[in-house]
Amino acid sequence: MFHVKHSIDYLDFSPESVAETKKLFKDNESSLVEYVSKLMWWNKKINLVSRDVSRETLMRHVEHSLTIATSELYSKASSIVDSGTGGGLPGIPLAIVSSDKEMVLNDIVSKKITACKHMASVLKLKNVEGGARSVEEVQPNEGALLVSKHAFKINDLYGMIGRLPYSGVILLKGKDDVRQELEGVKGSLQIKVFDLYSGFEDPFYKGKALVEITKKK
Ligand SMILES: C[S@@+](CC[C@H](N)C(=O)[O-])C[C@H]1O[C@@H](n2cnc3c(N)ncnc32)[C@H](O)[C@@H]1O
Repeated sequence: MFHVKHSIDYLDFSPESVAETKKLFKDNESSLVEYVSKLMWWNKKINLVSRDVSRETLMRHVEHSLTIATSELYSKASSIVDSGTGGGLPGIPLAIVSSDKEMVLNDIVSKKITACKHMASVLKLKNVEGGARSVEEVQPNEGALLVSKHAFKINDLYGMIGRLPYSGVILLKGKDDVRQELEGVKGSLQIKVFDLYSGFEDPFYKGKALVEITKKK
């Protein structure tokens, strides 16, 4: 049963946010391309993204990751935790475009964090830390923002982080999954679901959403 105590708004991802995402991508293109090269290198050794993924598709994943940087919740936070980061998505692209923010990359699989730390060091990113543990064991700074791409269902995630002092959560996930995933979530959440396809009008974004979650005051 969906708890009526949550509020959920479905919104378009605005043309301004699309333009901002594309500008961030363009302004940082050489570092982002270098990241993708390193990710492809590591992916031959350990499974970080699907086996035969092309460079072009990975660049789309990078652009997708950067949509988070247009959010007001993101701009207000100085410390970001990317949990379930895998090969560093969205955390490494975000660290590249936001050198003023501390980025903590977290994954339960330690070899993925080893790869992420190596990529961050080759890219000379001074704002990246990595921790191999489950999301509920991460100790965030007060007011940190948790971000994640295709790693958790909302109810599973809130079961693990509900008591931790995050200012909010931004998830990249399927637009149609949100309502069902609120089942069993304790407390009252305020949720905004931004339809990325409405903004980009590109088949890559079909069904994909940026989901902003905060606790109701
Ligand atoms: C589908 S992958 C997504 C990886 C990356 N975010 C991306 O978009 O390419 C999900 C990741 O979540 C990690 N994961 C699963 N459960 C976790 C947990 N409890 N805490 C931290 N990471 C977890 C997995 O090891 C995996 O790397």
